[in-house]
Amino acid sequence: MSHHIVEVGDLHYTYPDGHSALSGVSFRITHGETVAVVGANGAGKSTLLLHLNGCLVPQSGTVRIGDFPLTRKTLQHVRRTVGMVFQDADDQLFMPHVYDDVAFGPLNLGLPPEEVDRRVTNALSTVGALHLKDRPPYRLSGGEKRAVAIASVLSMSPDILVMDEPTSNLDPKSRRQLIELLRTFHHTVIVATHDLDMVLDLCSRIIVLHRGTVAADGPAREILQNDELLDSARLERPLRLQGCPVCSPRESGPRQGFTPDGDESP
Ligand SMILES: Nc1ncnc2c1ncn2[C@@H]1O[C@H](COP(=O)(O)OP(=O)(O)OP(=O)(O)O)[C@@H](O)[C@H]1O
Repeated sequence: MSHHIVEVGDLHYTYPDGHSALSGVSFRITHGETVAVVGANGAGKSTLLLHLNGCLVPQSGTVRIGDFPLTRKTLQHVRRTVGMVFQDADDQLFMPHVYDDVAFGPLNLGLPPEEVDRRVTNALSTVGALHLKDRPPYRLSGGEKRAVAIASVLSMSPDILVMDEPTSNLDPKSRRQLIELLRTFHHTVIVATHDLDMVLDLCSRIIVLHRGTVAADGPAREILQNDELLDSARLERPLRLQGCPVCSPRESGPRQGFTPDGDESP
């Protein structure tokens, strides 16, 4: 499944005002991995994620999505492969009604109306937001907007799901539902987050960004117990690894999904 590989090589990015946000980031994510990108505020997580679906194009270095290097020419293909949930749901929702926002992508793919309707209904049901379908997105609460933004990506059936702070603004039940949903997604998932308890639940691997560089890249459990590393990246152990007597017994562990090929994911 090389077409689901995400490969970033020596990626640099400097914003137009001269601020350097990424200074030589490299990693390779294979099909079916669930990877967290963590780091302090301003570490470069969003800037990195914006490169993964071509919202930003490399100034220096490479981004490869499956068989294609990301260039202006391959943008359309990359955006069809990578579904991106933005940090701010308002960046994603622009239609007069929720239904139209979730239908927008499938309609653009040229799918027949019945298939579009099926996808919209499925995606909204999956995030528990079907009851919002006739509401204007700008009148929704922050959590409702986020659920709809996620549905608008799921309706495209992406092979690679990239999410920037997916649990922010979600109430505990919606957060739990999202984690359960992501555990059943059998392709590649990349999440940038400060929610390290979610990481512990969901991700087998963590990439730690620090001031635009990769400070660590390895198994989630190892990284989440490395206090020195966490401290240097301004992070803290998730509550469940702090010896919390209330939450420790509920510990479950990262997603153990199966790829469509039947291989167990790492
Ligand atoms: N449009 C911009 N113009 C100039 N600098 C920017 C811009 N967007 C981000 N930056 C800077 O780039 C750096 C990386 O920002 P980025 O948003 O990628 O960090 P982050 O890790 O996602 O942070 P957070 O956890 O706060 O969301 C920061 O120092 C930020 O100030």
